[in-house]
Amino acid sequence: MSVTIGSHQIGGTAPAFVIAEIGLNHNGSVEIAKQLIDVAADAGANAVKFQKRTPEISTPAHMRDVQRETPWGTMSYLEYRYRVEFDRDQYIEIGDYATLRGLEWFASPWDVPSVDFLEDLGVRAHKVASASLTDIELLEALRATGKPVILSTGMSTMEEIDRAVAVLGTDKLVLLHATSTYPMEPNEANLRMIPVLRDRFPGVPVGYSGHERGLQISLAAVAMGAVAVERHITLDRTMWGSDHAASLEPGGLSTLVRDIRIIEEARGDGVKRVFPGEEAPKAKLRRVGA
Ligand SMILES: C=C(OP(=O)(O)O)C(=O)O
Repeated sequence: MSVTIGSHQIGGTAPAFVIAEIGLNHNGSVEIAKQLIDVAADAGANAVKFQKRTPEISTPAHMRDVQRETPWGTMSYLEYRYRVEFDRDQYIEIGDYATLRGLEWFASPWDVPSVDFLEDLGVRAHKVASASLTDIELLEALRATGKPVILSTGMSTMEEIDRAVAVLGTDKLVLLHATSTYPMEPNEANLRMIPVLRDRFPGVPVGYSGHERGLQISLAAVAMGAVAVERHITLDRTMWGSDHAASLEPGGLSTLVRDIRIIEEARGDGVKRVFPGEEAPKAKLRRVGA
């Protein structure tokens, strides 16, 4: 089964859907967001993704007053959350720019008003961050939109995933295996969860959302059949902000997309055949009658 987002199929025999997660790596700047959209388009990614919050709802109570050093001075975590949110006009500007560059764009809403905000902008899909997988009110609001939903499964138990899938339904659902450590070490990748999720939710396309350094683990996920890959992107890994270090820079994203396409071609169809290119070596090397 596959899920359609705009002109893209996710799942079945379609090429892996590559999502460049801008998240908050624009640091509140529309100009940086546009540069990151350029990076995603130039690399051949299929979509860019943002994170949309209503800070007074989505910021956990115990985090709100925590003081934080930021490029804009010392401020509470709540103030920082406001500082990096885009308003409606800014979303229209970056959404239009993504469309102009041939990319799908969508976001992970972190609370119900953010679902309404994104719906009003006419997004074609929604993403659920791993942190929101147990937010049943949010999942119900997303189900009610009737749009495709991409659900990340980091920091979750299988029972929690079962509950989330039951709320969202399976007809327009894409699951992403994820481990929510930043950056993620290889021993926590557990890529064998990709076939496990595929078997547990038959017909639901399963992809991978990565927070590791480098490319190997995301590429291995594609070799294991991931139908979508999401990676954070940044202009520069040393920029200020919590997600930059576990993000790909422009060259890394280009290499990722290039190598994903090579791996997809190399996976083949599993039907044993003698390829035309093998005929000459066969004639030369195989003893007749052996
Ligand atoms: C944090 C997010 O996703 P993930 O859990 O896949 O990293 C997100 O989509 O905002």
